[in-house]
Amino acid sequence: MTSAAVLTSAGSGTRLGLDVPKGLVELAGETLVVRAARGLADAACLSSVVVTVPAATLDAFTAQFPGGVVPGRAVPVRVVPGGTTRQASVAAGLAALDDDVDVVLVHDAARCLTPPALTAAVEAAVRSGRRAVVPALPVTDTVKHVGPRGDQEPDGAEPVLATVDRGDLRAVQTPQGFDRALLDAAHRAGAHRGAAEGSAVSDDAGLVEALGEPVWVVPGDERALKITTPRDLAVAEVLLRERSLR
Ligand SMILES: Nc1ccn([C@@H]2O[C@H](COP(=O)(O)OP(=O)(O)OP(=O)(O)O)[C@@H](O)[C@H]2O)c(=O)n1
Ligand SMILES: C[C@](O)(CO)[C@H](O)COP(=O)(O)O
Repeated sequence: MTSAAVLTSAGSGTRLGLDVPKGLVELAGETLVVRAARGLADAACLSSVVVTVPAATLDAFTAQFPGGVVPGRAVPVRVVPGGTTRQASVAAGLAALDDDVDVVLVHDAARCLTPPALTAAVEAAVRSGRRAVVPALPVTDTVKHVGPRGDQEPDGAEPVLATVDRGDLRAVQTPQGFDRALLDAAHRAGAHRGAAEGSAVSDDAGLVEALGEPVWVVPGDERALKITTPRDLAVAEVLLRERSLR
């Protein structure tokens, strides 16, 4: 049995605001999707990677992986069309995994600077018997629960309902690791939610939680940031420069 990854890259990158899907955006001369796939390969625990991409740009993404492998690495890559939500894209990726895969890591191409050691730690935690594992960081801001914005508030202000105890909060990253049978069951049970953004889960662990199965948090890493906005891309460039100076 082996471990494999589903690398989600089927989003459009609307908030990044460029004229190509986010996975094809370059960071220091290399696309986010290739950087993310190489990071997974360098964890040295994965036998293959399934990349989910926008159907309209299947060829452009496939061309990122000449010979059907992660560039410079021997890890095989399969590029498949994703869905209209991240949840649906992951489901499409799971359907394309080889039969001998028993541990799955689900990763965002948008988190392309994730250190290989984090991927290896998540995979090892699943192999050690924890069937659903997410990396996460403590929340550092004070967090407020707000009520509905009153139409009568001309400045759009929202009323505060409560201050949440941040000591119990974690900001969750990827890769998230799962026993494959559990993740398949969770996606089957939650499939009806995946068609629309309003009902879809924002991470795979959410589907496992909905089954009532335990999910475990392990320490995340600041370098696993999600590139969402132009500012995030600029931060990623700084992180890369820092890395090359070391
Ligand atoms: N239908 C979708 C939507 C998102 N994703 C992937 O899920 C990850 C997290 O999504 P996000 O960062 O929000 O990316 P986008 O959906 O591309 O961003 P935006 O909402 O700004 O369009 C990304 O790697 C993205 O490609 C996906 O595979 N399929
Ligand atoms: C899966 C994820 O990266 C964990 O933080 C996140 O939930 C993805 O959310 P998005 O709204 O699709 O960016």
